[in-house]
Amino acid sequence: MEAEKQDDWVFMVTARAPTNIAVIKYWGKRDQKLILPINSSISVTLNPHDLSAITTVAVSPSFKEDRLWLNGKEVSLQGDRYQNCLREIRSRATDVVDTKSGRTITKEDWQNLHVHIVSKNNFPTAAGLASSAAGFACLVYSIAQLMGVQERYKGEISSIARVGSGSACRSLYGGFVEWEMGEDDDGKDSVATQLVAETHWEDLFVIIAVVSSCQKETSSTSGMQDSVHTSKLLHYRAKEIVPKVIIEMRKAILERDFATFARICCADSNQFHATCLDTSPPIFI
Ligand SMILES: Nc1ncnc2c1ncn2[C@@H]1O[C@H](COP(=O)(O)OP(=O)(O)OP(=O)(O)O)[C@@H](O)[C@H]1O
Ligand SMILES: C[C@@](O)(CCOP(=O)(O)OP(=O)(O)O)CC(=O)O
Repeated sequence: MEAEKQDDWVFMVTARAPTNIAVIKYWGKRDQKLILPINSSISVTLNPHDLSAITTVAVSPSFKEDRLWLNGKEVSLQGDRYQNCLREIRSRATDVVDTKSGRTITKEDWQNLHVHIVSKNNFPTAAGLASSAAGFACLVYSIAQLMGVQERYKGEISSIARVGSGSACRSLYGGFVEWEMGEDDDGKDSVATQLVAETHWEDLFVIIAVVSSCQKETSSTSGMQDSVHTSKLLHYRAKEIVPKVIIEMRKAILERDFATFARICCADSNQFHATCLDTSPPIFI
């Protein structure tokens, strides 16, 4: 009985993370396991009150395994992406004091405790609206908060979200965000940084028209790898075009130059669609 009582506690954290829309697109990986891209990208983070994921993560000695419920249904956490995120966060856990109960959960305790994660998206999942970006950013952020993870270098938590889904690293910050592709093999320098805060361009509004909430035929993950293997245009874009337009886009954002911003954004989106058509077999998005 006494042992049962000692196990009878739960400690939890809730977080909300918005989705983001790329204005210079990420498409293609140079390392699939670490999710390292072939080009840098820039996105705008939406207002968390519009399109977002809300995640509650709880820990208790009575939990026998890590579990996830997504939009009311239990889903497997066994996939590499979830396992890689959990492992990276656990390895950075620190001593945490639950201020309500005064209980300390030590760095060592976290290695044996299990989490239950409940998440809900307030917009269609896996339908092309970057649910994986909001979902993994939220999951990583909330577990990192729970386990008292402190960044040892700027963007470290974004690099953990990145191993869940590339675009998720950009959802850790508001405003305009750049995901630098980086050069290191271990991905340490492939992190997101905020270019400007959400207050920088307050009269810029994003209108999202949901034309279909059905699950997509081609996932971004498999589609972009097909492009890497078959589209020469994609490699030309990544090497020759993106490095230049990233500089122009940063400037347009800093100067709130809407005409230039819109021109580059539309051209990049069209070019992304062109690489999809240049893929074999072609991807129709
Ligand atoms: N709130 C969430 N919590 C945890 N995982 C999530 C969450 N939302 C989505 N996911 C994961 O992301 C997957 C969907 O990612 P996918 O890339 O297929 O679609 P998308 O991100 O909505 O679309 P796109 O990448 O084209 O914008 C889900 O199957 C699930 O594994
Ligand atoms: C077209 C995109 O939205 C593709 C996003 O792809 P994901 O980030 O969903 O892919 P994975 O890293 O394999 O999870 C462009 C972008 O957001 O930059």
